[in-house]
Amino acid sequence: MSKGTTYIPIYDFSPSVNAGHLKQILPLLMRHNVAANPINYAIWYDYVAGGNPSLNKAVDSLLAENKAFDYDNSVELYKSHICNASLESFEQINRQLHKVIEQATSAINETYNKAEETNDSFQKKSVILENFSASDGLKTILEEIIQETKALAMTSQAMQTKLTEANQEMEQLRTELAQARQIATTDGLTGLLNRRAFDMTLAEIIEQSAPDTACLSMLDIDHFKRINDTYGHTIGDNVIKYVANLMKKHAEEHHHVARYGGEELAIIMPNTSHEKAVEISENIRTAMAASRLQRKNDNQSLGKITLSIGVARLQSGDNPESFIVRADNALYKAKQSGRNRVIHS
Ligand SMILES: Nc1nc2c(ncn2[C@@H]2O[C@H](COP(=O)(O)OP(=O)(O)OP(=O)(O)O)[C@@H](O)[C@H]2O)c(=O)[nH]1
Repeated sequence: MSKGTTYIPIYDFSPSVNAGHLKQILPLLMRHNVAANPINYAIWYDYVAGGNPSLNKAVDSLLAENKAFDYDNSVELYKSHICNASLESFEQINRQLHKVIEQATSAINETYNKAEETNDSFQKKSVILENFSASDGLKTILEEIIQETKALAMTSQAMQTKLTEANQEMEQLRTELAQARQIATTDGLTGLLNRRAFDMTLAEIIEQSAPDTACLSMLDIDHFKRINDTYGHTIGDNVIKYVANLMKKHAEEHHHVARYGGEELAIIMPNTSHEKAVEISENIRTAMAASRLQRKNDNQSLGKITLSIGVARLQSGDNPESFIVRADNALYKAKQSGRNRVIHS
């Protein structure tokens, strides 16, 4: 299991509502022959609670197709519609907070500028009044006005200080939000985009790109199971990290390098010709084939480790699924035709 950040869904229904859900869930589990384990319970809990339409749709379509609620299907439902749903609400909260911060910051700046202007104007007026010569009665009145003006100037200055502090707190909040977002979209092992961020980025790029102007490269480490079996999981993890760094090094600044899952990695390449995408993929492949990784503690060589890569270009009418399928098919062909190669479709 990779060590990634997990998101705990929030359940804040009252005990009586929960009891009502329980009464509905158990018969459903029995009717559809679903194992009463915690994952399935969470799925069917959300199903009867009805607040997660995408999950209900996915469950209904499994039922319509008479598909079994086996472990794999359940985990997939849980990952896609429960963990990710809470990530989506996190994203939404994050976006709203950003908006609030932007508005508050601009209000603070505006007030700060006004306070500064007022302060300047008070200072100037104080000087004018101090130098003004007049009769005794008038002088007393003017002195009072001078005192009041000075007091106002001080209040205005104190307000400026408070606004500066508030602005600093806003900046801090903004930084913390950016960090939280970074954690939510980053793969813990490699530091690349995680699967969720990959899905979101790919959908965005497809929407913004014309056919033939973007490419997707899917990459898989060859015989990776053998590496794990021979050298252990920790070395396996280090090999994944090495490949991730290689990809970052060869990809261009505007490309999005992601861990698609396990030992499968990907690069989304907007504004990139097919030739360039193939060239970058070839460079990664040859660099890996030329690398000679060694175990740290005894310098034992891990032997030649190679990569298979499938490249697809964006076509008109593509959606994320069709785009991924084409790149994945090319990757599959690279595996089938001997591995350690780049195949493009
Ligand atoms: N160390 C480590 N291993 C992982 C991770 N994720 C998946 N794996 C392992 O990656 C291996 C993938 O093996 P397979 O899909 O059978 O393929 P392969 O051995 O790479 O062979 P080909 O892809 O056919 O070349 C499995 O043994 C998984 O347990 C991970 O995060 N770390």
